[in-house]
Amino acid sequence: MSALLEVRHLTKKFGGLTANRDISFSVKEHEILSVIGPNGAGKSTLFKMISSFLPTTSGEVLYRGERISNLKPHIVARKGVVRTFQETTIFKSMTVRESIIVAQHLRSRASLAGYFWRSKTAQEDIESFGRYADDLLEFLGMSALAGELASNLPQGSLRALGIAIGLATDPKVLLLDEPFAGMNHDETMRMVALVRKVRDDRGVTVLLVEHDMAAVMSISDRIVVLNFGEMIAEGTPQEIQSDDKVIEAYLGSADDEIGM
Ligand SMILES: Nc1ncnc2c1ncn2[C@@H]1O[C@H](COP(=O)(O)OP(=O)(O)OP(=O)(O)O)[C@@H](O)[C@H]1O
Repeated sequence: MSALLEVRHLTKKFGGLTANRDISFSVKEHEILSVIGPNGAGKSTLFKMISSFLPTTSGEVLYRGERISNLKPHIVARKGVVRTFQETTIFKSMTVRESIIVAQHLRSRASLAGYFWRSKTAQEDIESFGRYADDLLEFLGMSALAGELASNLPQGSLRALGIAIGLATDPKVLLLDEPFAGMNHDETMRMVALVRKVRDDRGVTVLLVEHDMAAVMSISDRIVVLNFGEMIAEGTPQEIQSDDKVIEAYLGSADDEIGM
């Protein structure tokens, strides 16, 4: 597997605070890589820099060898690197199907005026967006929810809709920010299976930030560990679970194991 995404010497400073210091790692195509670390370790900041929602202080992110850091987020998304939406940003007054159609505007070929005057290109776009939404819902096992208002969805389905919206633009890399947060065991296991399916069947490379250690250990090919803004370890779940520096970062002592 070749490197699809490369994080090179990324540093982010907020005034006097260094949220990320000299972080470097690469993500291989079709890999599921998790970024973990205690609260405030710098995980979200790193994700925001990778998806270009935050400018870097120094360092760079390469996607297929091309620099994507400090571009506009929608340009990065168009290239294929997409961060999923949090539930709070989903339009609750839309149905599940409508939400996925609207999210596809990034792929639109028609101008706004074209939509207004219902140009041929706009009409073709609208039809193909509908077909794509239906295919995606079937793939995710959510067809029965297509006409449901997002506001009526239970937590697990709402989270799945967030992933569907992320997939609406057919990304090559999906960044998931705490996909299992607030879920019970069964919901987490369903979401783990869904994320695996997205990787296995659609070939999407997945990066995720997560606190749920059991889920992280079961889903990840590799794990990157941050602590106080620095990268302290990188390896397979087995390697990370027995890494003294990681155990110490989580528990303040190398005598215990990561809570699982
Ligand atoms: N916009 C900002 N301005 C100033 N400081 C910030 C900003 N965003 C994050 N920080 C600080 O940077 C550090 C890293 O924060 P970040 O949210 O990246 O950590 P995290 O590992 O994602 O934490 P958590 O697991 O609690 O979500 C924290 O000290 C945080 O207070």
